Amino acid sequence: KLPPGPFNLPVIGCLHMLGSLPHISLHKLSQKYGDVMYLKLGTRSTVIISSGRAAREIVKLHNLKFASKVPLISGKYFGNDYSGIAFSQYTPEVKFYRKIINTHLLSPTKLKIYDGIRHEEQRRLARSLSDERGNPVLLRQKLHNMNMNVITYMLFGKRFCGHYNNTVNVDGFVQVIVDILRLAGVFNVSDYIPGIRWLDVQGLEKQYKHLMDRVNRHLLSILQDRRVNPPVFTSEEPIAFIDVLISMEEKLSDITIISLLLDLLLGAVDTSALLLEWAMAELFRHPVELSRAQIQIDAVVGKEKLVDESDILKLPYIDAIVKETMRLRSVAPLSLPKQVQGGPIKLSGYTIPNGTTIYINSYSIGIDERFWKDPLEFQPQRFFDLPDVDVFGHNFNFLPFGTGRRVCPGAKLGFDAVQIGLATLVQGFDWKLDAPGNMNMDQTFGLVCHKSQPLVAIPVPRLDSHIY
Ligand code: HEM
Repeated sequence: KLPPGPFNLPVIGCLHMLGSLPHISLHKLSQKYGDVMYLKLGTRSTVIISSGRAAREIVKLHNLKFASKVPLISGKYFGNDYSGIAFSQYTPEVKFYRKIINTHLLSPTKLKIYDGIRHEEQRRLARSLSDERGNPVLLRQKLHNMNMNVITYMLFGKRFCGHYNNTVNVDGFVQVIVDILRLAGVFNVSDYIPGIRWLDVQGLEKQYKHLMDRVNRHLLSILQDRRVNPPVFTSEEPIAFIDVLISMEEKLSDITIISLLLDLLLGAVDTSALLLEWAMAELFRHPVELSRAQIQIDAVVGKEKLVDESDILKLPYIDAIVKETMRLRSVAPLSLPKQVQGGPIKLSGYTIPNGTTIYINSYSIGIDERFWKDPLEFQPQRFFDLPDVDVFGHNFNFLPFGTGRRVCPGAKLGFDAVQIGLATLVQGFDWKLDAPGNMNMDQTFGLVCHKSQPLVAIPVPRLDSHIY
């Protein structure tokens, strides 16, 4: 017994219904057909999960059978033949790679070691905005650079973006990362109608290949250079993650090493920057919330120093604004699809056959009115009444970082980056809009959904200049 769903056309199934914002189209369909909905995307049997209850059921009862990603064509390129983690099935190797990352890069102890670099990047951001006082600033670019520098320092022991005022990023590397994420989010018709793959009707494979040639060349040359010129380890400098990977080279091929590095760059650079941009856009539309947040920061931190990570626990308003932004502006609403493996599963009374593609729509879950009151309103205070709702995949009514075995390994780093970034922008500056009026909140779909019109705003420093 399959779950209910819309009528499937021959060959294309329901592909034509996805439109330019598939998470919203699928949400609308789920309101008609239910939280567990069956449809065909091309020839691919697909189930869409649109409620926390059903997400909980699949993770609690079928964690292992629901842990593999669908081997998409984009993943073949961007994952170098599925040799990293983000695009791969759930194999013992992937389990091992996740463990290496969790232990040697993203454990609480390791993250603590990088406090200093995060703080320095936050300061650089504040200083560069203060230098540009009174001028319109393209916020997204600065936020990308900040995130890029933090993650490249953790991965390679050096910052990639040297000057915040310089509009050219090193080798356009940020742009390549962003382009990969945009392309990885495009539904490639050949994944769903394999018979026409040779035509590459959307011209996607050509673009995947072009981007990956660049990325692989770049990462491989960093890796080779690192081998030829190994760093001198000192007690002050933390060991970069690339050196940890090199030290495991009997177990990790070069291709695996660069694929893991790429997975981490893809995960870290765009997500937090775009969330922060959405959060600022929401605050510009809700100036009362902005001034409440400012009042709280002034009361807790004062104006004699820049807010730092140790203050964040005392700033529940910032915490609530970030969560509310993640709920309403889910940046990775469908993430990469999973595939049932190891036999059929029972879900909500239906039988889902082995091999079925599964999407959890975290956008639907975030605006489910059975759990969220006035779900389309931006109301950060709602989180004061929901102290147990965390973001890390344990509360199934709120899954901004996914859930289960493939939950985002960088969730803590990403969440903290958005919190401290937001607190800095709110404490450090009053903001004017370059083009006042109704803010355009249109979004563009991708693996990471972003604001279609980048936010341009004018920072007006609120603190004495020596503080920045
Ligand atoms: C606010 C920022 C972030 C958001 C919203 C976010 C969101 C997500 C989501 C929704 C997934 C898919 C989970 C699933 O399939 O169930 C994911 C996976 C992943 N994320 Fe993040 N992420 C963020 C930050 C980061 C950071 C900072 C890193 C790395 C340092 C990272 C690395 C990854 C990786 C490697 C995966 C793939 C995991 C796997 O396939 O096993 N993410 N992320």
